[in-house]
Amino acid sequence: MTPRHPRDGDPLDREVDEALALANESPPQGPEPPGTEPEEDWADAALSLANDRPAQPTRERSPDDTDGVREPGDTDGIGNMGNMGNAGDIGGIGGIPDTGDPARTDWVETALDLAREAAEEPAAVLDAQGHVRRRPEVYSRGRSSGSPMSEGTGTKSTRSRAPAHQAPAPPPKRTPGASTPHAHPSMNPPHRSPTSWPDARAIAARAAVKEAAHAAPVMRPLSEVLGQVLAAPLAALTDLPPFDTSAMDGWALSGPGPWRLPTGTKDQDHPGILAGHGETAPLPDGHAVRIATGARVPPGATAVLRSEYGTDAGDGWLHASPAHPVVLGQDIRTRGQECRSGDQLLPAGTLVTPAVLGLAAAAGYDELPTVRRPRVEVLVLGDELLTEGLPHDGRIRDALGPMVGPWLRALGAEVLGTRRLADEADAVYAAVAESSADVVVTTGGTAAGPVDHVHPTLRRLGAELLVDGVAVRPGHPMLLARLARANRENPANRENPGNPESAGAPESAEAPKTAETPGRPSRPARHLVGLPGNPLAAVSGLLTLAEPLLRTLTGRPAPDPGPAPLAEAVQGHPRDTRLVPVVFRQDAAVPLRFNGPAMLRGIAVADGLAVIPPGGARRGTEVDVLDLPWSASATEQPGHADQARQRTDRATDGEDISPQEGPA
Ligand SMILES: Nc1nc2c(c(=O)[nH]1)N[C@H]1C(S)=C(S)[C@@H](COP(=O)(O)OP(=O)(O)OC[C@H]3O[C@@H](n4cnc5c(N)ncnc54)[C@H](O)[C@@H]3O)O[C@H]1N2
Ligand code: MOO
Repeated sequence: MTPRHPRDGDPLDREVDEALALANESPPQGPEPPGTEPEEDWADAALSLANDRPAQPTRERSPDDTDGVREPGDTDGIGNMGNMGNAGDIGGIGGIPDTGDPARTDWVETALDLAREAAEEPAAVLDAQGHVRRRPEVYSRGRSSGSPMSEGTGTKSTRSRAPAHQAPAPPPKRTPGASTPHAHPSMNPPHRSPTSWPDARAIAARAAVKEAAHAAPVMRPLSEVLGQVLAAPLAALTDLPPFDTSAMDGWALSGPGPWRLPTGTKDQDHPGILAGHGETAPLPDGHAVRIATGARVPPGATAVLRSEYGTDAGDGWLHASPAHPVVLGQDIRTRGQECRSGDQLLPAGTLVTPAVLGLAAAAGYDELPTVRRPRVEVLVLGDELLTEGLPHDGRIRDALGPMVGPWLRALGAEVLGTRRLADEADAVYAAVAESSADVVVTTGGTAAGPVDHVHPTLRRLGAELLVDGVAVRPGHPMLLARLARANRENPANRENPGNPESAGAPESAEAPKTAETPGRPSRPARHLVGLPGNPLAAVSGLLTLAEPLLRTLTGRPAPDPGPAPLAEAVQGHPRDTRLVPVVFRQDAAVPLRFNGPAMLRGIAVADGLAVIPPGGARRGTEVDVLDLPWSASATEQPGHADQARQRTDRATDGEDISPQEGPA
């Protein structure tokens, strides 16, 4: 559903995005298109444009290179691109050789896109530190000599390179909503000014505080509460151990030795006291009796002698080995050593791990009070999506349907289901309006394209947009909205009559409103998280908005991302935070290369997402690394990266996890 209409975003954003994508995406696989150079050159050329540094051409181009095939270096091609504003159509015009390789075409398009933007607008450049500089001169549409990606000879025909000493220009002022008007009547209004990434997370964490407070705890059997959160402190229902027990197989002793063994039976035939039996007869002073680990120690016993430290000579007497003199109380676990009945073992808010289940059982629990899991419904938007088989006819596999539900479950949600919806306004509207979920998570359709129905739906529902775009890459169109809970009985909750977009809405669709009725107790709201369609952008939305929102609703403690030094420099966005998949190696975070917005290859092997501040981060800079919900550290409290590092060292040995490439 990416718009096929003139771009309306900030040109600086577009150029920087593309440059970053190029810097980090993999070289495309597949056959070389005719007349092209090795793929590194394409990236280099495009990056040169973005960074305003000369590319390293791999072959000389003569000024009269008129082979008619537009190549990434052909500036004349740029002049022939037809509708320069129509980025969506660019791949289909201008004589790009059809290689049959979509990846390759992408690269061509992107490089040309950069060149086109440079030609059209006062573009920005990144300096070596990743800071933005306004480029004083830009590509012309005219033909240049030499490698068009390099500094050529023409005055206006080549990109001039900003001198290294040039002071960075102040970032361009952004007026909310002041971008170029949309050319297509069906397109959505532009995003308001994006929320900063830290603010977006804070807003998401606070958004459902009231709903969380309203949710009553649920008692559930131990077998059903793994991964949930304790709604109340766990107090011991018993002493632990509940009675004095033997810590070893051996003999229970009373007083100093030697000790008389039970008479009438040979000691080796005497089973002694076994675990799982009630109280036994008192042990008189100077006597010993065989005892098993975990068995209840008889009254009067003063120590336990391990079987390997004592000798039964067969004469009815037990002797301790001289090397192991008996100490009072040895190898007896006394009652209440671990806790007394009523002691608080764990606070409310503890994540129920397997170990917590074990402790709760030991402490006498059959069921636990847990925070009610928020019910989440996933709505996957996009007519282009296939649920099986290989991509064909411009359609691609739905990567988010299989991913988002399990991801949300790992964050503690109860996922009611994942529905795939057609790109139809009414279908999206009805699905959101009628959902009984506490949180609706949509994928795709967040942008301003003609079939991007999330914003219009929210307007029809009178939703309150808490976050409408975040200054983060990838994922900037993500959003968070508050919706009133669907109330079929209340006609006042019908669609907003003043909203022209409500016209034509299905009669049956209830339209909850967020406005609270005076004098009535407010009902808990629902929330909608709109994840962008690009798969890594959706992951960014999961970690930026869904995780904090669900953390509040599930009562989980805030994760402690903790810093890790970057193994390599990472290029930054000039204004926005970047989230970059990383693996831990030798305690450092190694950025992964496949981190483009449409790529999952990096995140699939990642230990976490490094938070790269605007402007980028040098090698060795300590950056926060967000845990993934299934990482070992994420299930511990407070979670942290040490385990993840160790786990990754094991898990990635021998695997091809290419570190990020490209300039930083
Ligand atoms: N004019 C502008 N266009 C776009 C902007 C912008 O700022 N101005 N931002 C771009 C960015 S960044 C993103 S991210 C996307 C977000 O768009 P949507 O949320 O509306 O997502 P779609 O257009 O539906 O899809 C985008 C992309 O992702 C693919 N996709 C969608 N769903 C899935 C899925 N379930 N599995 C796999 N792939 C999916 C879809 O085919 C598109 O390729 O908007 C940009 N446009
Ligand atoms: O840059 Mo978009 O937000 O692909 O992710």
